[in-house]
Amino acid sequence: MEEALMGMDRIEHFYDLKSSDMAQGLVAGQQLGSRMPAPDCMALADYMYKRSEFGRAAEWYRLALSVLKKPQNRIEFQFNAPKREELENMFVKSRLQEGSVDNLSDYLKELSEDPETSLVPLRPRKSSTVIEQGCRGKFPPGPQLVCRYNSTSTPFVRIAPLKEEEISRDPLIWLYHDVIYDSEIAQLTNLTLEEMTLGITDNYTTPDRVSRLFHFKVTDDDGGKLDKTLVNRMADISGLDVGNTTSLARINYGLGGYFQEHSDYMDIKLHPELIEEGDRLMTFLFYITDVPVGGATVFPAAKLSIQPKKGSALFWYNLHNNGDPNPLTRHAVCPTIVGSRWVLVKSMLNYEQMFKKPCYK
Ligand SMILES: O=C(O)CCC(=O)C(=O)O
Ligand SMILES: [Fe+2]
Repeated sequence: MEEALMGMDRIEHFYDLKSSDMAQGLVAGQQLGSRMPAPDCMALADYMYKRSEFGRAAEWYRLALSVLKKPQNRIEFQFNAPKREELENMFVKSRLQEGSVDNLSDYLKELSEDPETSLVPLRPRKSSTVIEQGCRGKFPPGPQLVCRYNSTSTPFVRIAPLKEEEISRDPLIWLYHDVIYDSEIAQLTNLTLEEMTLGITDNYTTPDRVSRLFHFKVTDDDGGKLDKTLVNRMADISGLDVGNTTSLARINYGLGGYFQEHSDYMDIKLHPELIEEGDRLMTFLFYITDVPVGGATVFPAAKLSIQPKKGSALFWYNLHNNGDPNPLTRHAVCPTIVGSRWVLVKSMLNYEQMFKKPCYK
């Protein structure tokens, strides 16, 4: 429950959704089939109140009230229904936490106003981050690069040309379409939660509490036969030595699951232990599910946003030709709104490529 609330909270905040739209199932321009009943609105309001997000909590208490006034058609919601007075109290308490007792009558008036009209913020709102803008589809259109059939980069693509889409030239990023079969994907997604580990990367909620975002499983290349096939495919597509030093990760993002901004390189200057194998030169990311709403991979500094498409793969260079990290490759994953987002990720190390990509060409 806590995780679901965290996900919903993150979705509202990240995509700057109007709470009344969200309660009615209107998210990021798409009308979903479900609406939030009063107990869910209240649970979200309580969650926000506990996190001292009083303005947003007040919106949700008022929404819970308005939903409560509508005829309830599901019997369990009638039993679970929050008390009207409790919601009114919590609304006023939330407003008072940010406002002043002198304005109490105004807050009481707000209580009976239409919840579609947003409340007047009593504290200045934080401006949005570049990642949030990217997730909201606000990046300007990218450069007009080329799409082509690549039949020259490796012997493999001579018989199976790649549908290659150039995404960016700095950093170097390509998107390959239809490079993993549905039959392979069907075998891959059958992992259970018990087999996976919780991804812990984020301290978005409170500085001292680390929140959970996604589940992942890491396999060595000698893992499943299929894993090996896919790793070989990465080699065939990239022409590089995919090697077996780095692992292949399968990652699942559920409701609101996201990955904060990070780089895949570690920076050899800060990690001298990388001196033998080198830093992570490239990253290969297979999208193995469609994500109907949300879940883009964004590169905030390069102002790029890529929507997952089942069967496609994103491939980029994390390092410059001289081996220095390219900070433009820092990236993040937007919260998933609808669907279960699955990807396969593997990085390749720099010095493993010495015969494939000599002299940093
Ligand atoms: O899921 C994605 O789009 C990217 C995952 C990622 O950045 C990583 O695993 O390092
Ligand atoms: Fe990454």
